[in-house]
Amino acid sequence: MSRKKTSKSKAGSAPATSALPAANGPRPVRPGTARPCPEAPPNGPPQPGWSSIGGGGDFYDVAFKVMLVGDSGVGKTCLLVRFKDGAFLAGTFISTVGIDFRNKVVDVDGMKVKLQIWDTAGQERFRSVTHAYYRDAHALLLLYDVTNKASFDSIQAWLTEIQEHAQDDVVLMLLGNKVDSAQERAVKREDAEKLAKDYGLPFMETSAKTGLNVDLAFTAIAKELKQRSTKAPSEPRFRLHDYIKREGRGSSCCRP
Ligand SMILES: Nc1nc2c(ncn2[C@@H]2O[C@H](COP(=O)(O)OP(=O)(O)OP(=O)(O)O)[C@@H](O)[C@H]2O)c(=O)[nH]1
Ligand SMILES: [Mg+2]
Repeated sequence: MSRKKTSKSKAGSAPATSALPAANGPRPVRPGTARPCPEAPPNGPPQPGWSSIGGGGDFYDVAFKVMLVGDSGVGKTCLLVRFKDGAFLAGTFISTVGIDFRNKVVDVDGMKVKLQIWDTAGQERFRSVTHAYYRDAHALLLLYDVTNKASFDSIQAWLTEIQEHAQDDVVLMLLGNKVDSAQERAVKREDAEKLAKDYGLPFMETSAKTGLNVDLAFTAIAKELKQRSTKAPSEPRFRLHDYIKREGRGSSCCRP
């Protein structure tokens, strides 16, 4: 397989032809046919003025687009910074404006998988901007904040939005972030497990502050996408739910 070099340019999204089923009921994560990103993702119109912090010069075999979504303040940017740089952005909360991305290449069973991770703004006023970016996403990490009940209550609305705007074979994972703040917990893990089970979503609790399950979430996504794209018959089928259940710390996942 040829090796490609990561692009430093910022990209937008291309319209896709399919969307998730319109049904509002439980939606299983379907085994599908994820398509790797082309060398230069065919993203839509560039957004002048928005900072791009993507980049990296690592070689890769296959690339995928991953999006972080969820209410403002749940920790999407912090989760990405934790995964990319191993650091935590403590202190003043600076809400993301528009959309931005970072690249990270992870090794999955000897294959270099580039994740182009798009960090969306959770604020309602940017929703129309971020909608367009769903369409060529291969995976979505849907976050809520375990210390903020409202952010959990929004999950149903986010799922509806995903059904409307994302591809029907998108890989979806539910993450309850800020699990380090045990004293302030407002969402029981069991409630999130039930929601995840109802929708057939893999689920974990994470902490961008401590790093709990952060690498695991992205690695699991990379493994799932790589498996879908290569479909090597000799390889045992990768099972996302089983993987995070086995590897997760203080976490669980749910099957329908
Ligand atoms: N205790 C704790 N605080 C966190 C964690 N993740 C994020 N935070 C804090 O939560 C606040 C919001 O984090 P962001 O990552 O900026 O939130 P966001 O989801 O990107 O918000 P928008 O950009 O507005 O959509 C910041 O003050 C972070 O320091 C975590 O895992 N634990
Ligand atoms: Mg942000």
